[in-house]
Amino acid sequence: MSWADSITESTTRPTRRKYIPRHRRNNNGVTTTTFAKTKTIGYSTDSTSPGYRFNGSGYRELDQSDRNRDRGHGSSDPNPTPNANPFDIAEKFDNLEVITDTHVDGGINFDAYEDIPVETSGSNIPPPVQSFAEIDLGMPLNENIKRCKYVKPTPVQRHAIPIAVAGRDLMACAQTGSGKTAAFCFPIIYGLLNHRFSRPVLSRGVRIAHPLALILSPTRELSCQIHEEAKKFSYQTGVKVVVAYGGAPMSQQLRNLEKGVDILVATPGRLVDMIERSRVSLKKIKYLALDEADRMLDMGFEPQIRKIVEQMDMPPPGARQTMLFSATFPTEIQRLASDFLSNYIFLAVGRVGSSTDLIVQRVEFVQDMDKRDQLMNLLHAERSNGMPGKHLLTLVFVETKRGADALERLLSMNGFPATAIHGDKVQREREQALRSFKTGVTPILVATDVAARGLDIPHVAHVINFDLPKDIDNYVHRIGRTGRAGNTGLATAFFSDKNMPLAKALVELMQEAKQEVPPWLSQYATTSSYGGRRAHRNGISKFGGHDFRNSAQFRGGNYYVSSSYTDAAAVADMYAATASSDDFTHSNHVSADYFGATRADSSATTGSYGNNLDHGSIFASGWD
Ligand SMILES: Nc1ncnc2c1ncn2[C@@H]1O[C@H](COP(=O)(O)OP(=O)(O)OP(=O)(O)O)[C@@H](O)[C@H]1O
Repeated sequence: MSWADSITESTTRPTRRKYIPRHRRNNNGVTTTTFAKTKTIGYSTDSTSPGYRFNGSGYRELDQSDRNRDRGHGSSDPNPTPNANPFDIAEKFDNLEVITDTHVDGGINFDAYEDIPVETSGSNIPPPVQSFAEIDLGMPLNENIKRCKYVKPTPVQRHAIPIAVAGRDLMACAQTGSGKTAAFCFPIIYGLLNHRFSRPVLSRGVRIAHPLALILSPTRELSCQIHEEAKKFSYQTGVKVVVAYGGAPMSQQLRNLEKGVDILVATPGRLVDMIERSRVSLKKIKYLALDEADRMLDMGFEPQIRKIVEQMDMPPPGARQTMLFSATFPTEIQRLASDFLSNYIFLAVGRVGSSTDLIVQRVEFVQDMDKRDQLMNLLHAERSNGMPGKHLLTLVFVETKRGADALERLLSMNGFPATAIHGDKVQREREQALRSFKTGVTPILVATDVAARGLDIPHVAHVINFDLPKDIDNYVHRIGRTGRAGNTGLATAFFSDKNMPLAKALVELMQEAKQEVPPWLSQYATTSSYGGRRAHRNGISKFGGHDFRNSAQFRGGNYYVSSSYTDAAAVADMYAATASSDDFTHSNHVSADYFGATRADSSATTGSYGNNLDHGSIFASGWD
């Protein structure tokens, strides 16, 4: 019997603890207060302010018809608020207690951005910029950048935005939490301001949506997050953003599409469904962005993406602009991805697939049977060493869905309020789990790989790999849920005999991120022949950190490689200026679902290391 099976079902939940956002804490020691709901936070959200739209020679004030387009359209909310302001997040923190803590936000580490190598390759590469003003994205977008309190572009934005604004195809790789979402959203919105907005086409009584831009992401919750971000960035521009994902009623999503859509954010399965029902046409697509692009082109998923990109009515490479983004980009996937691109520029900020120095990585040797005790020890030690009133979030990754439920129960029974998210939970439960975690009601989230990629949850201070993934790239994405946007984070991994195959890749990753590698792990690495997926894919023990076109068979083309280093002082300024703003930059609407993969093998229930894996990868049979 696995430990997961040995845990009793009955659980008494401890009293709910509440998380207090930074902007509602006062700075004088630790106090507890209850706040009434406020309408707006931080800066003017005046819905009567005019807004602007590009009309060919400059920006004009939005008229009523433009504004009507902004009225709640595109929201997954079945009853969207008219003229909803995406920057108004007051409700997110309703009824929270305020626990003040002067030290909670002190973890910003500017030094981590010094000397980060940047590699660009391709022909005629537009130079990077130092500021948003240098790119001149236009008044409406600049206003929204200010509202987000983005003072300076992050390193990936400094390089990627000028490339994309110049109309070039791009394959970009940058570390987790480094601002890739804005790096592809800003150029798309900027480009759309110069186009006529899209109207649905009526055919045999049915309205067919014709989006101008398509952003694909692998999971429902990530699509929702990108949708919320894109709505903020396009606020009062007239650009309309709609989301479509599986697991939610299609009827409401279709109604939103019928009202007009410029940017469609979608998961692939739902999109294919809508195209096949002739409710969406990709004929007018000018911009295509794939977030988590390596996952989208991973084994099992590639055919779906090829179907959307190559076999529907989407314009071919060259006639559309294509941007691929991820923190990891194995060579094989780069090769596949190049089919979708035309004369593209490759950009790597930091080594491809590297983890950020902002995350302190620890690896402990723990046999499977001892993991529960070790987790308890860790959490107890954290609680007793922690500062009073410090309510930071902890994300615990496990391998199986059953293991996630069992661990949630164990933690709750032992006085650690926890919730779990995995592919066997229905949408409402997953949505509730994420909300409860984000708001700090349950500051521990036990998750399978459904939560490994892309999710931008503020205040995740610790990621614990209770079960390590089999793939080093997954490890990079998992630990990347902490240490985001200049904040530091901690990642602890429990390494057991089973994880031998990962040892080599793990040691290389840790060394590259200047982490302390335990001698026993180095020992394992030298005896292990297999270095994890990345080394395996590349056929070399050193991580592939480059444009695959620079390999021997591609050399001699008309592209070149240049390297530069980011201006650490500029980046430090940026984060200093935005240090207190991240409550404005996150989506409140994160709901959970995961593509069919997570349910494909859900009938197996063999415990922590059984078959009920939840990694939505090669076992996938379908998409959301
Ligand atoms: N220029 C900026 N200034 C300040 N904060 C920024 C800036 N750009 C992005 N951010 C913030 O940084 C955080 C991380 O951004 P984002 O989620 O886009 O990262 P990512 O690179 O896509 O991460 P992942 O690889 O995990 O998907 C977000 O909270 C975002 O609002």
